[in-house]
Amino acid sequence: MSASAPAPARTHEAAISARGIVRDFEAGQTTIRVLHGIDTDIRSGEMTYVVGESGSGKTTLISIMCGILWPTEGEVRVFGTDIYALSDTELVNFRLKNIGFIFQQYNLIPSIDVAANAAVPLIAGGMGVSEARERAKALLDKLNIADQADKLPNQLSGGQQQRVAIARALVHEPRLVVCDEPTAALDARSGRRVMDLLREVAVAEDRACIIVTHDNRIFDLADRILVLEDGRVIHDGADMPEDQ
Ligand SMILES: Nc1ncnc2c1ncn2[C@@H]1O[C@H](COP(=O)(O)OP(=O)(O)OP(=O)(O)O)[C@@H](O)[C@H]1O
Repeated sequence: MSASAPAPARTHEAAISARGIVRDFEAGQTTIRVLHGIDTDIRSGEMTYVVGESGSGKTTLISIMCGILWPTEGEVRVFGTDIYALSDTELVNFRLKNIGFIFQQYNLIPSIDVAANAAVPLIAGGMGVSEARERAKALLDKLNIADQADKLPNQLSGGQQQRVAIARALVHEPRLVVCDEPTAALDARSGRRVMDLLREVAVAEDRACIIVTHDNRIFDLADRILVLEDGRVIHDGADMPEDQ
């Protein structure tokens, strides 16, 4: 490229493109519509928060966006793949390879040690146990808990267990990381540390991170905030709206 050639434009590819997302749940004889035709893109290179009052549909929306809950209507493309057009097996494999999940409950396996817990996605993807453990330990080291690698989860503090859950979500280097209330159980300092780590590992030009949160201590760390109300997006911007 010559010195005068223009630099390539920095584009934010849509990590997730959601179109016309409707979700109904059956409740006895009636049907409740929880999402009312949501159209939104989640961009690569950004940390996107989904916020809103309890019951507004946040968990339902991110579950649909990451291939664990079928929409009643609509289409979801994750890095260009129409995920609900895949077969069940293809979708499981797509999730395993491309998506890491962090939930408020750490869901660690109590009977295996920390390194094995963090290595689960690699082993599930076919990697040999010893190589998977080594890779998991490298990430545990980055998270400052390598010295806990041989312990069982219940020998760790809540914040340490959370870091193991983060290691497990990131160990296979998924392009998309989806977190539901990742800091709710943590004190302010640990919560910000978790967010720093997520940004370091999960946000890059070809990666994206979505976080559902009520935690206003971390709102300033978002690149973009979607506010849901009664199953509709009522705000989409870099900051929280003034009235929230
Ligand atoms: N499996 C289900 N069956 C019936 N109704 C459901 C089901 N899952 C969710 N809902 C309803 O859908 C609505 C949205 O729920 P959702 O969990 O997505 O909200 P949320 O914004 O994540 O809430 P919170 O902040 O309390 O976690 C709620 O009214 C909830 O009761």
